[in-house]
Amino acid sequence: MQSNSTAEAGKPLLEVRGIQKIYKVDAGEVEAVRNLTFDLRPGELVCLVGPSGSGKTTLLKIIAGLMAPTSGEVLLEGTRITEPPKDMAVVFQEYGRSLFPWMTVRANVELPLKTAGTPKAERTRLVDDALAAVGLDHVPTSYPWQLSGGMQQRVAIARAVAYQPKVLLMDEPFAAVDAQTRADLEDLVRHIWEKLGVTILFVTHDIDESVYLGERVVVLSSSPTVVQEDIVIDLPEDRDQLTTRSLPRFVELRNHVYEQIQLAKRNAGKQGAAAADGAGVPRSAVPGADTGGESVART
Ligand SMILES: Nc1ncnc2c1ncn2[C@@H]1O[C@H](COP(=O)(O)OP(=O)(O)OP(=O)(O)O)[C@@H](O)[C@H]1O
Repeated sequence: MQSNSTAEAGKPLLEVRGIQKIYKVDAGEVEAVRNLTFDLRPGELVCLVGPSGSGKTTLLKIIAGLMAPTSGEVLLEGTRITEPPKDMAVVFQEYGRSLFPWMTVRANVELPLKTAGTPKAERTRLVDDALAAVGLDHVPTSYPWQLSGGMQQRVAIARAVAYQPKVLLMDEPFAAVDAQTRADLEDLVRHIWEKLGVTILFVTHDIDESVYLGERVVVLSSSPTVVQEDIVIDLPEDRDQLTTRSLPRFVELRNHVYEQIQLAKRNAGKQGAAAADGAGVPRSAVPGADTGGESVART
C-alpha cells in the first residue's frame, strides 16, 4: 500500500477541474453542479459526502466518463476523460441490478476481463485472487440470487478488483445492507485498499463511514454544488470498528463533518461566497473540535 506520505508526494492521478453540470429540463435549466475542483493522488482513499441532491451521483457519472460536464474537465493521469476509461471501475449501490442473475459468481467476476480480452490463464488467476480477497472463494459456482445482499455486493467488489483498475469509484455501495454487514464491508474496502494500493473515491451519505474509511473527506455544498471543505483525516492507518470509532479524534472529526453538512444545508440556495469563488479549496486539518452532543450522522 502507498502510505499517506507517498501519496502526498505524488502527482495527482485524477484531477477534477472546474466541473459544472447544467441539466436541461422542461421548465428550463437546472444547475446541479456549479464548480467542483479537487484531486486524488495515487493510492489515496477519499470519501465524498454532501447533502441529498448535492450532485454526488452527477459528479461520479462525469468522472466515470458516462456523462459530459457542461464545462470543466476530469483528467486521469493527465488525459482528459471523454468516455469510460479502461483504468477505472465503478461499484454501485444496487448490486442486485449490476450482477447478471443467470451467471455464476465466477462468470460475473470474469466478464469484464473477457470483454477486455485478457488471456484465459490470467483471467483465472485474477478471478481466484479477487474472490479470495473478498472472502468468496468458497462460492464460485453459486448464482448471485443464492447469496445474501452483503455477499452480492462482495461479488460486485470482486469484479471491480479483478479488473485491476487504477481508480475505483464507489457510489454509496453499502446503503442497501444491514449495519453489521456494512461494517464488515467497510473493513473489506480498507483491506483491499491496503493490499492493492488502488485509488478509491467513495461516495457515502454516512458521515461516520466517511471518517472511518477516508484519508480525506471532501464535503460538497448543497446544489448548485461547490467543494465546501476538503478535510484531512488524521486517524491512525490501522483502523478497527471498535477502537477507531472510540477515539476522541474520530468523534471530533465526525462532528466537524456533521457541522459542515448542516452548514451546507443552511446555505442551500445562498452559496457561501468563499466556497463559490471558483478557486480550489485548500485541504484543512481539523483542529481539536468541540465534541458536544449530536448523534445523528447521515446526510
Ligand atoms: N437527469 C436529470 N435531469 C434533471 N435534473 C437532474 C438530473 N439528474 C439529477 N438532477 C438534479 O441534479 C441535482 C443533483 O442530483 P444528484 O442525483 O447528482 O445528487 P446526489 O447528491 O447524488 O443525490 P442523493 O444524495 O439524493 O443521491 C439534483 O437537484 C437533481 O434533482
